[in-house]
Amino acid sequence: MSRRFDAVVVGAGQAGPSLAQRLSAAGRSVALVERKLMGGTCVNTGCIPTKSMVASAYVAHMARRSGDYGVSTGGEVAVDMEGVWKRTRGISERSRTNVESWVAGMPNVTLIRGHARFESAHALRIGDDVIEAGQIFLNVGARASTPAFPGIDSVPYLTNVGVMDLKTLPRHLIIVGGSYIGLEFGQMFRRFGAEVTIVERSDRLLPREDEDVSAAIVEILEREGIALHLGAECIELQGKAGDVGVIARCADPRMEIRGTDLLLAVGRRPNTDDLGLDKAGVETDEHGYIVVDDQCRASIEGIWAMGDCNGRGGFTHTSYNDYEIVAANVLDGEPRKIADRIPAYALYIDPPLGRIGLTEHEALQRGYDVQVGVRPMARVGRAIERGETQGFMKVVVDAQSERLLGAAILGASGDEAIHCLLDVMYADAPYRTVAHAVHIHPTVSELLPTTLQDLHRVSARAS
Ligand SMILES: Cc1cc2nc3c(=O)[nH]c(=O)nc-3n(C[C@H](O)[C@H](O)[C@H](O)COP(=O)(O)OP(=O)(O)OC[C@H]3O[C@@H](n4cnc5c(N)ncnc54)[C@H](O)[C@@H]3O)c2cc1C
Ligand SMILES: NC(=O)c1ccc[n+]([C@@H]2O[C@H](COP(=O)([O-])OP(=O)(O)OC[C@H]3O[C@@H](n4cnc5c(N)ncnc54)[C@H](O)[C@@H]3O)[C@@H](O)[C@H]2O)c1
Repeated sequence: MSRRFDAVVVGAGQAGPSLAQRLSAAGRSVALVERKLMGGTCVNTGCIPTKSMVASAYVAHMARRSGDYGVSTGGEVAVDMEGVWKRTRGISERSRTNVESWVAGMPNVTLIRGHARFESAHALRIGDDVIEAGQIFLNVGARASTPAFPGIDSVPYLTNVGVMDLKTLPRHLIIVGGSYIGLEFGQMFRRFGAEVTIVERSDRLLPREDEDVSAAIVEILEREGIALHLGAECIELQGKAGDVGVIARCADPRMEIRGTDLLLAVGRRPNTDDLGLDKAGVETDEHGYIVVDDQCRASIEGIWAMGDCNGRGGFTHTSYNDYEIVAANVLDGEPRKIADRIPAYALYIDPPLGRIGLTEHEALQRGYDVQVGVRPMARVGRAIERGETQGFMKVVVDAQSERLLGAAILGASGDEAIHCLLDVMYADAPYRTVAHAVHIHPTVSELLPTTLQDLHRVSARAS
């Protein structure tokens, strides 16, 4: 039997439910289709549970450092992994329940549980049901990529989903991939008490960041006893449960690491291979991302793609912003677009890395007349008082337009402090607006004006 709606939203991640609400408030009948957990990745297996685990790891770390602050915890610090798991699941489940009751309360919205697949450009099948609509909004997200490493079929491994379900501590966790997921889980499991080895293909961690940022992160992680193996190409997996091996055959010298557990953190792939996109004629790129224009419209009239599945973001805030862009265009006649978004993200190791705009390297490559200001966190009063002086802040300015091009704050509260620079970029104001601002003492942000008052020119050769 076929049912007709004004609009169908596939996926209840970061964009879908908000869009369903806006469409419903505009009086449209909406079907929201979700095959698994309401709230999608961020709520269930992404940001919310990882940042909850990061919080537990931080407490363990600070408890071990308590003596530095003149505080005694009266003995050895022990981490109860089941306790960590319970706290994390509780936070994540409350968040999911909130999404569920929010959606249940939306007038004109029918929640359909199941996997949606296109039958044609305006019809989707969910089990025995077919639903049709003139407007279809895809918010299907992505999942961990598991490349065809030799041995992958016989060696047990974890992805972001399984690793956050562990209720006992791995003795030695090997992580393949030294980017967001690898580094966040790597540091947290080290702080929980596991031996941790990170194996990364590139010759440095976070290869998209400036070299000074990568180098400072290496220092932070190695200081905590995390083993790093970079330049690890041609990965092969060996072993069985409790005894796993990762071999990098083309590395020089050849690497072989043995551990008890294995986490693959080598990127994500969009959930577009099982959507029947060919039946709708929707174009995807070579990685499976749905090709969209600057307003999230797919190649077929009446179909939009938002969030991780369109390859234009990869973060919770970019998925939510895609929803805002679509709602503005479809419902408000406001031509908002992805190109107006300034790249911004944080890496939640401790201390965190807050990042906006261009790196120094990117700015030079694009031919800007680049000025840079750098200040080590060891010269930031608030960081000294907190006893958290690792890292640095760095601003990148265009000397000609006097606009901020980007910034990195690797240091205490870097994920928060970066926003005073981000908002100046959105305001398109000269960097001197911040350089002359009076910030509150004692804060990490207080040193941003000082850093902007001490710029020096850099050339491509020096980068
Ligand atoms: C470990 C980890 C940590 C992260 N930490 C952060 C962070 O700190 N900050 C940050 O900004 N981002 C973080 N991210 C990324 C962030 O989680 C994602 O970018 C975000 O959740 C993507 O949201 P989305 O709306 O695009 O898709 P999702 O949230 O993945 O939602 C897609 C939904 O669609 C459903 N679905 C898929 N196919 C179908 C179908 N055919 N039929 C019906 N339903 C379907 C899925 O079940 C899912 O519920 C993290 C990711 C991971 C894995
Ligand atoms: N704090 C955050 O905002 C946050 C946290 C976690 C995840 N995320 C999102 O999830 C996405 C996925 O994260 P991720 O860390 O899995 O992926 P990623 O794409 O950011 O990085 C993958 C890493 O694995 C390495 N790699 C790839 N293939 C390899 C191979 N064959 N052998 C060895 N190393 C290899 C890459 O060089 C890279 O460093 C991120 O891009 C981001 O969008 C965000």
